[in-house]
Amino acid sequence: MTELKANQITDNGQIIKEVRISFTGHRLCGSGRFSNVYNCKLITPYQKEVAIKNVWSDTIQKSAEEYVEIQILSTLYHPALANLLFYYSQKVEERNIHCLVLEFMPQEMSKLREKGVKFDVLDAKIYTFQLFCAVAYLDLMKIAHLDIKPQNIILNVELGLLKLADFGNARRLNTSEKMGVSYQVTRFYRPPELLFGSNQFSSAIDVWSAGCVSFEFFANHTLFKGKDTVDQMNLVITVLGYPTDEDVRSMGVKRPRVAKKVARGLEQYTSNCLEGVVYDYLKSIIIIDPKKRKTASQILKLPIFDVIQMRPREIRNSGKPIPELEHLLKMDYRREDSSSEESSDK
Ligand SMILES: Nc1ncnc2c1ncn2[C@@H]1O[C@H](COP(=O)(O)OP(=O)(O)OP(=O)(O)O)[C@@H](O)[C@H]1O
Repeated sequence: MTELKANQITDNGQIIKEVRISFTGHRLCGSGRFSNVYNCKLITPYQKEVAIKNVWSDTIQKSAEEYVEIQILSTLYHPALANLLFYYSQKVEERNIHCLVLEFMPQEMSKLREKGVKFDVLDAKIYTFQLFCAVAYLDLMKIAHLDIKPQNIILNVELGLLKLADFGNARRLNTSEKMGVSYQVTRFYRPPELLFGSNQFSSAIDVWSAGCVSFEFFANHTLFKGKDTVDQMNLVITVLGYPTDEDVRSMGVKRPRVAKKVARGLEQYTSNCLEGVVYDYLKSIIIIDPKKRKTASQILKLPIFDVIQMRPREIRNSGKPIPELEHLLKMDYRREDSSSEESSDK
């Protein structure tokens, strides 16, 4: 059992108080370029299965409080996010590391896809709904995630629940910072405005990425699998056509230097493999002009998600009804709202 002092985030980040925490287990469940993530069992101050993410990039120069991922996560709380519960810093082998105690989910979308797991349409709809609840909440909080991709989508397949993880690239939208945004967002999920060189952040970036991720839930393959940036641009143009003058102005970019093509359209490009209602949904997202893309809260009202409200609730492949998800539309969750969940975990 490990025991130490940590900072607990309460009252939606308004109050950070020092507490003693203890946990057992240390199973590596994921890793990134500058992080290892462990699955542990929190014992005190309450019992809960957690993920502890140890990060070591920038940690010498920046205290935990100056670390952007901790700063941003401290201000957020929503059931469709891997919420930050506590954080602390440690010295390990001469390295200063920051440790984020996060809500845990047992599966990761990309690993399931690698194993050949196929999602059925009902599950694709319920996971997509939760992903867009997360994006709508971030939009409201003026935060852009900027790295929505299957590696950052964690799931509890048994319960049909999804959380968005990894706020390591997230940015506040109301800052004037502009630099280096073009190479944000992993290539397959990078929207046209970034591919064509825009340096502006907007919530529409996350909407595009979440749309591409959701396509993988529905079709079980990647929508735009470009070999490099130019190939990625070409794939987008194959489907949507060469950007119009209005698109170029709206994106704030120069005319892209790629071959002009006539749009094939999403249905033809994807061999008409999806239901009409899914194409209607995708076509409100897969749009070159970021200002014409629907916002996440508009997307949540589309007919594709009628199934979430339907009673009796539809039965998933597991034989259980789909989970109660309407409460995720509530956008003013408080950390205190989770106290019943914490006690039920005991
Ligand atoms: N809360 C969590 N619950 C379960 N698994 C998690 C959780 N957070 C992260 N993971 C797992 O750990 C992996 C790495 O975590 P994360 O993406 O946050 O690290 P990172 O260093 O920011 O990664 P990258 O270098 O790819 O940006 C994830 O892909 C996921 O598999």
